[in-house]
Amino acid sequence: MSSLNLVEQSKRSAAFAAVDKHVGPTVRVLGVGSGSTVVYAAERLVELKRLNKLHPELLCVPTSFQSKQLIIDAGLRASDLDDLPELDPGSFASIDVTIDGADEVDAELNAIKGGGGAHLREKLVAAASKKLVLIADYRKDSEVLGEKWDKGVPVEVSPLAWSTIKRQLERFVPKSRVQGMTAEAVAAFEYNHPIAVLRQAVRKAGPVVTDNGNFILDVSMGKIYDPLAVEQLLKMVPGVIEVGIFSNMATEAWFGNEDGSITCRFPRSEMKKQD
Ligand SMILES: O=C[C@H](O)[C@H](O)[C@H](O)COP(=O)(O)O
Repeated sequence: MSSLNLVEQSKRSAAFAAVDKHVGPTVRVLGVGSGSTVVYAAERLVELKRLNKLHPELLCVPTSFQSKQLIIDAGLRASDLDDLPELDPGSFASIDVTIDGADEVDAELNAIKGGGGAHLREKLVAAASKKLVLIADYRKDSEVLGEKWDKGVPVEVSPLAWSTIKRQLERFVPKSRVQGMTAEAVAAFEYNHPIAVLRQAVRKAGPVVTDNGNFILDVSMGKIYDPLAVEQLLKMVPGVIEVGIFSNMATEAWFGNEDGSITCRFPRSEMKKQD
């Protein structure tokens, strides 16, 4: 019997299934996400490499310091986002597929990411990928963002003015105070008064400093009914570098379930189109 607990086992099953489906000998460039679930994806890549089932010149694009170490420890080749050519002429994409974790995933596969502070590079890599495949355990499978993840939306901000940005995020966003806010945006999230908390480091006094030298504000706003509107709203605040809402980016999500089974989900609207 496995020594892993249920949650870890479900992360591992989801990661293995997603890697097996998406990373074969024809995949030349792979985006490697960050976090504890991606560790299992790296474990599977090591196994596939041993079995000669990977492209002989596979390039892996890291999304954080941690992710780069995973790639190196797996004996794979790390590459920079800027070193990659376009995959197909005229296409924006330079990465075949990216496999990444998530803090919460809704019915449309919009996601909250950045629980580990890596969302800036993760979003850059996701935006350069043909496919973004999310892997997660059952605790992160939601109908609406904010239903299960209660630590707020991670927002990477410039340390130059973090407290001003914090006040703006708390005051700018409140529905009643935003002039010209559309009815759709007013209905985009639950709380009237979001709260932004500067993320503190553990075993070091002071704030978390990201791989990019910035701070993180975790912005709690309850349930997020319109992720795209909220993402855009937060991003408008000067000094906000990246928002941990990934709207309309993921193409597929794999969840390990409590009973040991695995669920693969696609955006609900895509499923309806195929009906
Ligand atoms: O910043 C961290 C990343 O967005 C992670 O992918 C996300 O927090 C999920 O991490 P974990 O797999 O550890 O739950």
